[in-house]
Amino acid sequence: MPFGGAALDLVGVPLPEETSTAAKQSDAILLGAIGGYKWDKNEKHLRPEMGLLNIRRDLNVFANLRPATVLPQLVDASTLKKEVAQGVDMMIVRELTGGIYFGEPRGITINENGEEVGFNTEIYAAHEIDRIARVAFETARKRRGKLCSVDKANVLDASILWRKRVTALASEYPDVELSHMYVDNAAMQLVRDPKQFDTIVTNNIFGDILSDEASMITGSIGMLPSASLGESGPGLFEPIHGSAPDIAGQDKANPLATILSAAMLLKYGLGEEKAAKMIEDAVVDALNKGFRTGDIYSPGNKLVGCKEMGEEVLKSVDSKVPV
Ligand SMILES: NC(=O)C1=CN([C@@H]2O[C@H](COP(=O)(O)OP(=O)(O)OC[C@H]3O[C@@H](n4cnc5c(N)ncnc54)[C@H](O)[C@@H]3O)[C@@H](O)[C@H]2O)C=CC1
Ligand SMILES: CC(C)CC(=O)C(=O)O
Ligand SMILES: [Mg+2]
Repeated sequence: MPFGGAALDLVGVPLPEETSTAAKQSDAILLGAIGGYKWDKNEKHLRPEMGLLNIRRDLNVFANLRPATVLPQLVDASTLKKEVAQGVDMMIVRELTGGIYFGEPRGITINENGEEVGFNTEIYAAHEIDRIARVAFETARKRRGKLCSVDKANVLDASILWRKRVTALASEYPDVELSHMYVDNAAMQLVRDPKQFDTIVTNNIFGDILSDEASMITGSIGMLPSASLGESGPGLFEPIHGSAPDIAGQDKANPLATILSAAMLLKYGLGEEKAAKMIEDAVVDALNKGFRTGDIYSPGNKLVGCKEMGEEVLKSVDSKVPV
């Protein structure tokens, strides 16, 4: 279904009614990254990004799971030293439908001195914090039992409430070890010693930023998939990266984040764990054979474009499908 810039060009809005209806009627949604220079100067409501925020809000997919794992094949592609990067395996649980990206009031106005001022509102209701914290505790429980809540409670009121609610819920999860960290320190700790993290829970904007940072530990933003889930209804599955307009049309983009998002769709959206594993294994196969797009290339491997990488993964999936 048309969405983002493609939809703007086709019908003049980033999230057409038919796309919204089809999404709501689906079992799960695979979403291609949106955005690009062409629409950057559009009015706010006519930007591809508004379509993205609106579809997330309409589907109420408040929990965005962003796994960041350093595959052994890609240790050399990490921006960090080998000994720091290898073995990193974390899950960032980002709140996705609240906070400063959605908070009202917002806008650009003229103040009493006649000067333009831009403003946004970081706002979280207790129930929004509780529901994302529960997802994070449950996630940590299924992983290594460690949850780090990232906020800015030394400065922001919304973060003070965030920390209070997360702390209060901890008694319901005695098997999960909860810690708290300020976001500035978290940004630093991620590149100092990423293996200290198992599950991270944080708000919309901090999760957006920290997950892009974490992607470089794994080698590239072109590697990281995500799942956006609500309490009911279809989930939304998309790479964490944007539309990479700087390399558009050059057959350079790494397709693996999107392919791995399809694997997350099968696992979290449809409960098809075997099929999901098949796709994940096919990605590993392609990497084991030495295929690398430019963003994850290291000497000794075979440099391929987006198309060839996709074809290699597909070949491997085909070889695994029982006849
Ligand atoms: N979920 C979405 O659809 C998102 C959309 N955007 C939109 O995308 C557009 C571009 O935003 P940027 O800030 O440049 O972020 P971006 O994630 O598109 O690109 C950042 C950098 O990473 C590289 N990159 C991204 N994906 C890659 C891939 N698969 N393989 C290799 N390299 C890759 C790009 O070439 C660029 O140098 C904007 O319009 C932005 O609003 C940004 C983030 C998320
Ligand atoms: C429009 C933005 C909120 C998209 C983004 O950067 C993201 O979700 O990672
Ligand atoms: Mg982002």
